[in-house]
Amino acid sequence: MTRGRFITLEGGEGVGKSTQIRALAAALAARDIDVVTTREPGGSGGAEAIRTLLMEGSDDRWDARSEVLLFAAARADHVARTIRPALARGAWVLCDRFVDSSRAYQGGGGGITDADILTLHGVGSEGLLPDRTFLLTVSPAEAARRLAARGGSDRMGSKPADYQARLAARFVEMAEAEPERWRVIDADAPAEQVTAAILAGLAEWL
Ligand SMILES: Nc1ncnc2c1ncn2[C@@H]1O[C@H](COP(=O)(O)OP(=O)(O)OP(=O)(O)O)[C@@H](O)[C@H]1O
Ligand SMILES: Cc1cn([C@H]2C[C@H](O)[C@@H](COP(=O)(O)O)O2)c(=O)[nH]c1=O
Repeated sequence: MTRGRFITLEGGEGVGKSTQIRALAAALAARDIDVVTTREPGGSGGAEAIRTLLMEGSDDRWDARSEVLLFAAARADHVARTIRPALARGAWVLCDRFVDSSRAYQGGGGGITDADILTLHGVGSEGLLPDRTFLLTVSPAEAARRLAARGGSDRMGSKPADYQARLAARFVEMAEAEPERWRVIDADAPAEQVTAAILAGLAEWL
């Protein structure tokens, strides 16, 4: 069976994931590749409805256990209705965040174990993992500048500084633990350079 490629972009808030997904989609489409762009939480009807529950309200609206279940439920719908059908027809799926965000935020930040998050992912999404994951990193000063430019943080971005520090560290740990899948990209660079670095990380399939 033909199967496309499943590519995810990860990192903290405002590091440039959406900007890069748009640029990558254009670069791949120019190579006549069938591209689907999507995001989490969201990317399907049910998952977008859950996104509203997750993104609105105060930072303590949900405790870590309720939150990780909502993210897993949204992901299950997204995988079943958007991602798997696209991969099955041979499309490349570019996804802004995936299960690694749960591992970093609800795991590193919220204290849910990695084993529990991966068990939920097994039940909800049959353990689907990306073929390649790019971790976009920016310096704290540049992150603050970009967040200010776009008008501030969402509910998750309003979590305390120690939560943010733990989730950032977890992203780096995951990238180091699985170097075949992950590529770490210096996203402080101008957007065009970041796009070129990501495309270089896909060169084996282009
Ligand atoms: N390489 C770059 N250099 C300078 N500014 C950038 C760069 N990439 C993105 N930006 C700007 O930074 C801001 C955040 O970018 P973007 O929305 O792509 O980030 P994001 O990672 O998708 O954010 P979030 O996940 O929190 O929604 C935007 O104003 C965007 O124009
Ligand atoms: C998938 C996923 C996301 N989050 C958090 C990370 C961000 O703060 C928001 C999503 O906002 P974005 O602007 O669309 O990137 O949700 C999370 O905590 N856990 C997850 O699994």
